[in-house]
Amino acid sequence: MPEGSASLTSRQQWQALARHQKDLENTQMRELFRKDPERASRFFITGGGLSLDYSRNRATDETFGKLTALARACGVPERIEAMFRGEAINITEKRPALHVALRDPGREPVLVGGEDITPEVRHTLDRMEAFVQDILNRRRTGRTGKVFTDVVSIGIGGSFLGPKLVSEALKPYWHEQLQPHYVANIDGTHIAEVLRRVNPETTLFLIQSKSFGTQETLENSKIARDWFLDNGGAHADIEKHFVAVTANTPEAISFGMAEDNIFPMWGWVGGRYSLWSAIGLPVALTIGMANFRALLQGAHEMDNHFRNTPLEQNLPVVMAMLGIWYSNFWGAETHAILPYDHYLRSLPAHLQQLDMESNGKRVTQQGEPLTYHSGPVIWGGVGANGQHAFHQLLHQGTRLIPADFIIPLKSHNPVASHHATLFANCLSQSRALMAGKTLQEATEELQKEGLSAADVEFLAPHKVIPGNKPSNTLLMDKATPETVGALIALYEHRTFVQGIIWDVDSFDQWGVELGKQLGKGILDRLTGETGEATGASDSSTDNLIRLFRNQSETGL
Ligand SMILES: O=P(O)(O)OC[C@H]1O[C@](O)(CO)[C@@H](O)[C@@H]1O
Repeated sequence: MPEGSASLTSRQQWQALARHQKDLENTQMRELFRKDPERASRFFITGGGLSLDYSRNRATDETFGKLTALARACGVPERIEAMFRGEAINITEKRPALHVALRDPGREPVLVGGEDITPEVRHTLDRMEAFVQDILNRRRTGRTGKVFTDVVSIGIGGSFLGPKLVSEALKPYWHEQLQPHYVANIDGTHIAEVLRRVNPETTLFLIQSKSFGTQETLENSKIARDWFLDNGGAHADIEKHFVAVTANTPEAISFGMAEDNIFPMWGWVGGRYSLWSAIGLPVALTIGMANFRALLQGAHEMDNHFRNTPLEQNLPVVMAMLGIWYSNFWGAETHAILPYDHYLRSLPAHLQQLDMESNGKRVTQQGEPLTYHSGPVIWGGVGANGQHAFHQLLHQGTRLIPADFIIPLKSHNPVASHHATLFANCLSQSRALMAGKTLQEATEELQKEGLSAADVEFLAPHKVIPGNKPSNTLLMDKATPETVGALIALYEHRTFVQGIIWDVDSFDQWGVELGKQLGKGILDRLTGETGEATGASDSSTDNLIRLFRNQSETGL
């Protein structure tokens, strides 16, 4: 690690945790369970309609005492308050991060630059409601008077992942009328495939971009507009079929959007936290505004839990501090998100952006290089599919990978005994990760199968599963608008708390800018007259540009 500020690692609470880790190094979780029959009920908390079993962790009461002591020393309670009060916690961009205000139905003013933002939040929700009702009640139709059947949302990153996750997660609540589609990538296949499936007379396009300057979104929006015009639409009809959500109204207007068709976004909402704003419009259109408001309410319940619950019983704080424990004291480099619910299959992708864009940072808030690791690699996939793909590495690989299992108690689709089987799979995985299989158990198992002594001796080590692998189990009654809202808010706050501990700005993302800057110059070289470099380059880039330019000759 680079040299730099050592303030976090020199804290006595940090050093106490480092010593404590040494004490626990040889402790097996299955021993902790054996010695303490109450362990599961003691390490079980609820909040915002979710329950967390965190008993399967390399942790004792002492560990949690030490982790919360570190959280207090790092000012977690004060920073939580600062966020809710609207202080400029996004220090490099000098602005607040007020996604929590978007889902607060209360009347308490929240000031940004001396102005109360809550009336505009409410007004925007009311505008969304009127718009959604006009579409769903067929008062607003396409250019030929036909009812809208499809909504195509064009956006990327936070203007894509959250809405896509939620509309998939809440499929049982879909209004029959509208089919949602999402286009994000600048890969032409993405938009071509979607346009092939929809009818220009009955398709509504939502251009979703906080900045209205994102290349992928603008280029895809132009393709959609041209397709609309090439398929019978006139310029005057654009306002019937195109709506934008942006914080950059002038750019949206110069793109050709009617001002009435622009829903606002605000600088004080980060892209990856924007699902709760009008960026959630494709969700509201798909599930109806009442369900969208229920989603906000669920998130708000989690906000209340986060703000008002002591750190020891606080779901986001407990999960965040366990993440710190494994990343910084046990050397874990990744964290797996394992939803056991087909409807939540896009959760890992959304949490990847949320967490990795927020906490993938290398300097403290004051710009000092970190002397410890910040955000881990977030990855995952839906269970039980992952069991037949990557779980092998979780069980017997050489790396430590903490995992979150997420499962509803009830299914929307109680097909035969599928849900019990799915639940059994989920529990068997977390139990196997924790308990593992000893050499003695493996040996006895093989002996019972009647293998020769030589075969038993050879095979037994391959069948040993070390266990002691940590996991959390997050439960909800059912994936409803409320519980899905709470679940996403939980992870937002988990990310925030970890950023506080690491002393990074979790609300900026300067790292993604360099690629965008370089992309422009490279595009000019790929498509321009000569392909020659006008600025700094390297032989690999030059060579690959040459191959692209000569593609027809090389046949590549
Ligand atoms: O909504 P916009 O401004 O188009 O940005 C899309 C995404 O691009 C990013 O800025 C990263 O490039 C994300 O933070 C954001 O969610």
